[in-house]
Amino acid sequence: MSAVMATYLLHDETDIRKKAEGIALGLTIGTWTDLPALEQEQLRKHKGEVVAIDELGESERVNAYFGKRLKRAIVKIAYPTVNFSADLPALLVTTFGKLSLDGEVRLLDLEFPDEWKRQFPGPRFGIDGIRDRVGVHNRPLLMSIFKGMIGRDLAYLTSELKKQALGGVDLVKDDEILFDSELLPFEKRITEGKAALQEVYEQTGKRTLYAVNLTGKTFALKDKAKRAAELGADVLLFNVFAYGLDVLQALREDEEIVVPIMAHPAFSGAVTPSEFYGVAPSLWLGKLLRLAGADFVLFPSPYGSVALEREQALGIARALTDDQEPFARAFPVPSAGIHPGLVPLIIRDFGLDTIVNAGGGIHGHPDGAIGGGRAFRAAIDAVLAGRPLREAAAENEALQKAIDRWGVVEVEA
Ligand SMILES: CSCCC(=O)C(=O)COP(=O)(O)O
Ligand SMILES: [Mg+2]
Repeated sequence: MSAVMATYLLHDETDIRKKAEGIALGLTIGTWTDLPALEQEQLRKHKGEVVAIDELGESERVNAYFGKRLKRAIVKIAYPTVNFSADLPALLVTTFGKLSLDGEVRLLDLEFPDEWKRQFPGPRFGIDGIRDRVGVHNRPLLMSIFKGMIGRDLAYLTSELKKQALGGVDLVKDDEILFDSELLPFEKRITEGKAALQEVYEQTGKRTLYAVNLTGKTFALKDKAKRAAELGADVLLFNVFAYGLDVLQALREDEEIVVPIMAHPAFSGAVTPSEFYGVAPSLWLGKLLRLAGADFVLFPSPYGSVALEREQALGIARALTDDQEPFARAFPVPSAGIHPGLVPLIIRDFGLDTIVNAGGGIHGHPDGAIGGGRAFRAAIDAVLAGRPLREAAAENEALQKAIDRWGVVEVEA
């Protein structure tokens, strides 16, 4: 029988097996033991099954009403795929719809049968396709985030874009809080942004891509994205969790929108952080975003201002790049609070197939965005050459200034 396997962490004061059986039946056929044998036979292939229960003992957590310590367990339940259509809303409602409201239960993972998974697109470009587009194959990519654009005009945007590109970054992305305005209309950001980047290319020979924020009402997104594709947009930034995973998938699957999609984690903090509730980051920001078709995924790094635990951040990156999956690999982009002194840690933890991404760490450089980009590129080169950043900084003024400003975290070779 083809089934999706869901893994949950349960905290409950009652019998965990009883609770698990209640979930498996409640989210599939409702009742079982009371059914006549004939009906049991007819419904057997639809019945959810508790496949494993791993009791973890009592938690520190106490029931709010009765003051009793809660039991903890990891529970695996198999849901027959015959019960739901092959789309993400149906998957989520089956495995964690009403259940997400039913006490202290956290969805840790979903495992899919191969033939079911193959009904999803995965990234159109993935790491290899993006590397081809930027023409960089031998190092982590460097991305800069536009900061301070609200209230500015196109002349300011293009001049800031050029500075970031002159610093040597591979990509520049809109900040996720930049929406269309009279001063900065979507289409003009694409066309004038492209022209500015073309000028830098002619001057330096370095290509930089621009990820424009695709925003607006859900049902207008596809037309807007098609227009972006016609205008030659390099990348679409997308606040996927404000819209829904299925909207991302719809954009990915449209053959008139052949543009890489960069998923931003805005709003995912409403779902992932609790130890007791919500969805594990490796599933929410990793496996499901890749399944739905994101080419890049931003997520909080373990080091910065809005940090995720290291193991959780690594779990997201593994889910995006695991080569056992039948999908292209998506680029992990650990973000927030990144500065050049963290590059050794980023490369140690995430390897070469990652994107070093910074806003304040680029624009806050004493020499501005040009200095910021140069400092990051020098830091990446130093790590790849096996050199400590402090040593490389002695020959690179931009890196030295960055280290003086933010410090450095060297790691063992
Ligand atoms: C929490 S991951 C997204 C990071 C982000 O959107 C951002 O603007 C980071 O900016 P920073 O100045 O911290 O590099
Ligand atoms: Mg941002």
